Amino acid sequence: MLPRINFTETDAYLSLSEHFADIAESHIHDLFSEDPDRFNKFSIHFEEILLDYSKNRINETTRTLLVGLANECGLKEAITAMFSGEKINETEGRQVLHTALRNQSNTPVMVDGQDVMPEVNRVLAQMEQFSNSVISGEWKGHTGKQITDVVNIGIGGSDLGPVMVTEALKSYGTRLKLHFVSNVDGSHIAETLKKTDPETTLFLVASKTFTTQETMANAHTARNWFLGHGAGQKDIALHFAALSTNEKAVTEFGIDAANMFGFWDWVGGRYSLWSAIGLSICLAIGFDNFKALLGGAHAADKHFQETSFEKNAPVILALLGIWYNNFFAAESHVILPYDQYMHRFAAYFQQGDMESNGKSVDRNGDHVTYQTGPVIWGEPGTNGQHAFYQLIHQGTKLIPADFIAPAQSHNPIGQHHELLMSNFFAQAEALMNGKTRSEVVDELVKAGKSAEEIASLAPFKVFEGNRPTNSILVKKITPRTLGTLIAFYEHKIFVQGIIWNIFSFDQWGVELGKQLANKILPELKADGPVHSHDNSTNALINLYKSWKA
Ligand SMILES: O=P(O)(O)OC[C@H]1O[C@H](O)[C@H](O)[C@@H](O)[C@@H]1O
Repeated sequence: MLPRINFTETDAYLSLSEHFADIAESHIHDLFSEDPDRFNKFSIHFEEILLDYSKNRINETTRTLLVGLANECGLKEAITAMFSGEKINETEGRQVLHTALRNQSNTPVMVDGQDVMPEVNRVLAQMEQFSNSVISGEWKGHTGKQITDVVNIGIGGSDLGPVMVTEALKSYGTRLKLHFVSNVDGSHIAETLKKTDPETTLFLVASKTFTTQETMANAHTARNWFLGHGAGQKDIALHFAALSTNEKAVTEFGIDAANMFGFWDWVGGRYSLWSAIGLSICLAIGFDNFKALLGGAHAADKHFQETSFEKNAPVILALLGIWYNNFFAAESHVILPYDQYMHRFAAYFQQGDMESNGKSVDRNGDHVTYQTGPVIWGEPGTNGQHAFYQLIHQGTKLIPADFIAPAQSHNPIGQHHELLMSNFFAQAEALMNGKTRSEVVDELVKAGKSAEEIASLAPFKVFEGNRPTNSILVKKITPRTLGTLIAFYEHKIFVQGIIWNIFSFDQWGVELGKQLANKILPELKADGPVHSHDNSTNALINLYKSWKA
């Protein structure tokens, strides 16, 4: 059982509250002037990844106190509990073992007295064999042609991870063209089917439960489309595979159990890209690259388990997040990859982080008296710069930011990468230093402005700075470095959940909307107006009914 500690009642929290008053007054650029060794003290090198967290509103005391907080909240024990297969997802009575899926050391991982590694390895071998045969063209469609297109049908954790990874690693692509259909909006599948040929398309129905409304609707539409284009029932076996924990529902749908890639209820949906849900990744980049992705994540797991908290990248990322969320009252956290291929990275962690830590009841079942998970958002640089950076630089909200960039581009064309990287370095520097009034005045004088113009313009051109950032510099985005990065962020979420005393691995909050949608669906189909809801909902439904085609 995980500890039940209200972190706001710990000694460390009290000390941090006192310490906060000092730090709140200091400016990051002064902290640099005071300490020439600041970068070394506040950065972590891990393989080909550097986490520079020196541009934060912290000093050594802050870090010591934050680490003390983690210790008082039982983080060490909680990490052991997760990796050793305790049922830390208590509200669902499940273990949390996505780390076993990438456990390349192959040490036994016990679930209810049984080592799960042989099963994990069996499914991996099945994925390897299948993806190799589809990629090589040995696997043929029902008319004897090679598969050219793969459509992954899934949503949430059965979509976001595969989309993010296949995009991030596009330059490792095999000959197969990947498509992802998630939205129940018929436009999503309709537009995808327009681009594919039923003779050469493979559908992966990706759903842990195999009951998710959106996925089942899209899977049925795909099957009808396939059968409606000259294929017979028996051909389904060559064009449909299922990635799921629910064998019964898979076979009822008509997919042969031989084409089912299984996983287990100790894999949370938003942590499932490492499981059979990653089959689309294997097809997109080849099994060896998928394995390298797992290897990178496994290396991060070992780092997380074995490194002291001061030097532990995910722990530090988590503690900084707590510092801003619970002391500086920051409401959001922005993730800014300076890598076009990583354009879905922030979207992926919107689910990863917000579905995990968007909770307001603690592990005792009591309402929390403090803030939990922040709003996660972000877009790739430099696009974000021309959209929302204004608010980060000069708005009233404190928005801690993670800047992520590769030193080597997969497309070293002209000076593009240097242009990109100059922005990456400049933004974090500008957010920290800002621009003082006297610097602004100097600039305006040089530009030949009159004293009057200077007085009226200067206030708008001042940047307070002191905006905290982490810079994550990666040598190159490879399957291994990406695997490590993802696992770092996963463990960050875990650490924060432990300190906030919440359950990070359930998601009851997504249920209510689903329940109500199921109640409303028959009302939309029935004749006549509805009266069963509030005024607003009745009026909306009735107008919809009068307008619908
Ligand atoms: O994989 P599935 O069972 O279809 O679930 C897909 C998604 O469904 C819900 O939205 C859950 O909140 C998500 O965590 C999950 O990833």
